[in-house]
Formats: sequence, structure tokens, C-alpha cells
Amino acid sequence: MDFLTTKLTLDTIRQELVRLEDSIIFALIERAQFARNANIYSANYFESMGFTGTFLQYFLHEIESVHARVRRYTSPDEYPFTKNLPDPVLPPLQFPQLLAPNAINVNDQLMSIYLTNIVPLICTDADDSNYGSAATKDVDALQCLSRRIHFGKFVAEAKFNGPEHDRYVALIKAQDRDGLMELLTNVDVEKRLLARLRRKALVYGQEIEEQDKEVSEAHLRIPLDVVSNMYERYVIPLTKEVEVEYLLARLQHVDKA
Ligand SMILES: O=C(O)C(=O)C[C@]1(C(=O)O)C=C[C@@H](O)C=C1
Repeated sequence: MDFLTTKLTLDTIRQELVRLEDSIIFALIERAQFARNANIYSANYFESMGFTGTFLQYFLHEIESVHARVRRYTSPDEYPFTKNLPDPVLPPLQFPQLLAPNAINVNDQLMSIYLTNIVPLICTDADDSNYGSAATKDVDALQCLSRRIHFGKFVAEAKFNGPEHDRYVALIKAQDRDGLMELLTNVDVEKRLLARLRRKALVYGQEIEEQDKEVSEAHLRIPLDVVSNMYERYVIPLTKEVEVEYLLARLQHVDKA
């Protein structure tokens, strides 16, 4: 990953978070062209085909198995949703030691939020039989969101090594979750991000044929506020949760910065 070979500063990490906003918006627009297809999320609907769980779980596990074989999940910015994945067939890559060792993975929470609070807002509540296509778009959207949220680890590491280092060390030693949450929160950055997302959703969501007409919500491929609301309610809080968990777990490595 190119991103991981550049020197990571809070600025370069934030630039990557901004770039990921585009991928996330486009992934949701892609998913929105298909109906919700609730059957793909219904446990055992496809039992007769020889697997248990939902079609999405089955599909994700198959995809993640291939990706695991080409060592996707050995990269510190990639986290799988499913378990019991095969070992890589490629020899290990030497990634720079950017993060303290940790086992944080919030993909179960992300999956539940995505299915309950995101898909129903962007898809029509219908079944168009495009199960494979819908699940493919789900996987793309989930992977982008997961990468963005787990970037919280890099953000936290950069903050830990920044000007507030001593305050972070004290809060980590005290295992002060609320104090860490307060210290890492930057209200201005969050406000700017939400305003930018609203503008992006407006521009990226337009049908190009409609350009001559006045831009209005009626012409958008996903409802205007879905993306900024999703970030405000779920994406930013989960990213912050990852940051806090990462910092709390950094206790053993606090003197090795
Ligand atoms: O940019 C940061 O400082 C972050 O910690 C990332 C992030 C985000 O999720 O976008 C989270 C917490 C801050 O309050 C601002 C933004």
C-alpha cells in the first residue's frame, strides 16, 4: 500500500480520510441502484445451497478467503469481517511497524450498523433478484467503511506521538477512557468534514443528464443527508471508539514510543 510507505503524519492521514470519503459515497451510490433484497441478509434463506448463515456472510467469506490468500489482511489497514480464513500463499511482506500490536476489529459493529441503518435508507425496500450484484456492492461499501474506521488506529498513533504526547501517556496510564475521548476529539475537524460531505453528496449524487436543471434533491441517486448523517451518527463515533481502544491497549507499549 503506497499510503503506508509515506511518512504518516496527522495531515497525511487526514488527507487519506478525505480521499476515502469519495470511495464511500460512490460505493453507496453503487449499492443504491439495486433493491434492498432482504433475502441476502436473512439467515438460512439459502440453506438448501449448502451453507449456513446469510448469503452475504457466505459471499464475504468466499471473497475474504481469496483476499487472505494474497495476504490482504496482513496489511495494517485491512481488517476482515469473517473468521477462519486461509493463510497467504504469497510470502509475508515486511510492513513498517506503524502501529503498536493490537487486535482491535470493530467490523461486527459496522456490519450491524450497515444492515440496520444504512442499507434501508439508500435502497428501495423491494426484491429485484439481483442478489449477487447487491452483495458485491455491499462488500465494496463495507470494505471502504471498515478501512476508514480502522484508520482510527493511525490517527491515534499520530496523536500519541504529537504535541499532546505527555497528556496521552498520563490518560493511558490512568486508563481514562472519557479523558482520551475528550482529548482526541476535534470539533472543528468534524464540523468541516460534515459540511464537505454534504457538498460531495450533492455533487457526486447528481444524474449528469440533469445538469441543465436546477440541482435539487429529487435528482440525487441517494438522499442528500444520508452520507453526512451516517458519518455523524456512526462512522465518526466508531472511528473514535477505535482510537480510544487503540490508545487504551497501548499501555504496554507506552514507554516504547
Ligand atoms: O481527524 C482527527 O483528528 C480524527 O480523530 C478523525 C475524526 C474522524 O473520524 O473524522 C475523529 C475524531 C475527531 O474529532 C475528528 C475527526
